[in-house]
Amino acid sequence: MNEFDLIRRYFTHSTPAAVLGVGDDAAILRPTAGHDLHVSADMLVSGRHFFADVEPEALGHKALAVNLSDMAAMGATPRWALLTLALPQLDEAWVAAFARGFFGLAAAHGVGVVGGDTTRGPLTLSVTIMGETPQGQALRRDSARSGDDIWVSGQLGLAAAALRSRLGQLPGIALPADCLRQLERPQPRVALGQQLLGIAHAALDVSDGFAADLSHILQRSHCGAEIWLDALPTHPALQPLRAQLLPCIAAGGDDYELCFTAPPERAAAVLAAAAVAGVAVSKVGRISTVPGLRLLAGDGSEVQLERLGYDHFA
Ligand SMILES: Nc1ncnc2c1ncn2[C@@H]1O[C@H](COP(=O)(O)OP(=O)(O)O)[C@@H](O)[C@H]1O
Ligand SMILES: Cc1ncc(C[n+]2csc(CCOP(=O)(O)OP(=O)(O)O)c2C)c(N)n1
Ligand SMILES: [Mg+2]
Repeated sequence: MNEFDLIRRYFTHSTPAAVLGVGDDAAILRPTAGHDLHVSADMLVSGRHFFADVEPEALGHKALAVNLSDMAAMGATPRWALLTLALPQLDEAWVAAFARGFFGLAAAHGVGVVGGDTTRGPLTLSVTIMGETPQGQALRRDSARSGDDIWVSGQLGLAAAALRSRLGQLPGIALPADCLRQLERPQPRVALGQQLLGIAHAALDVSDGFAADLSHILQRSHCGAEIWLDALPTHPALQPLRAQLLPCIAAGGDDYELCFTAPPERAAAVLAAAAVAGVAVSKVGRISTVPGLRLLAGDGSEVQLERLGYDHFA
């Protein structure tokens, strides 16, 4: 099998939503009239974003999931993706499983894989994703307003706990299987993002860590926030370990949940949107005019974390 057999066999699927998909020098796409086009890229590097021995099907899922999560964060409907791969060797069983995970999730979200690139090299996966929102409707990072409630979807800290456990940093702690599942197969909150259009003021997805990512909203919206640490949602089985796992919950990363702000009078609309999307949401703090992020313990005292989130170069 050569490079082109590999592409034809595993990476060429029909793409009815594209004018022209895989097989030419470029794909041809026709965005929906009256919509804005969203484009985002995220890369996964072996040893940095995943362990080299991870199940290839899970890796295929995650490579697309983290990109779908960026579309979810904008409230966009994901439509097309490009898949760029560097593979150390041609291991057909590995590629077949990877493609199953990737294209399975793509099909579930109606995303057409319209192209990419394949080369030999250190195992690296890069996805470019494109999606749409009705013109001017997108959820951005720069639109939070003083007085907004701060919400987060799902549960935080599971993936970070699974990572630390795998690294031997949580001796004597048996984690629920949901933690490893969250690390390896995150579920992007695409439906929630779409439901929040017209309700949320600002949004982003939590990839580096809740505190670090919320700080991006604060910077771009020129405001501050207080967060009630006890309100940050996590897995029931991790509740007794909350104090020990606070760095995972508040700043761990790999959550791929949505953090968003909305005016208090839209709280019922937020809960209704979450119910339609089938995702739990928790109110965890408030946007204020006082600059900076204040993390508050149950007794109202301010907590300082050693790190707010993951940083590739820190
Ligand atoms: N090498 C790059 N060249 C141009 N823009 C980049 C590059 N790396 C990141 N960006 C941009 O910087 C912003 C922040 O990136 P990042 O923190 O990776 O966002 P996210 O967490 O949503 O993936 C995004 O708008 C992204 O497109
Ligand atoms: C083997 C391994 N080491 C470390 C991590 C933790 N980790 C790596 S990158 C990252 C943050 C998210 O990655 P990034 O490239 O910053 O994604 P983006 O914010 O651009 O979406 C985390 C928490 C991991 N998942 N796997
Ligand atoms: Mg990125």
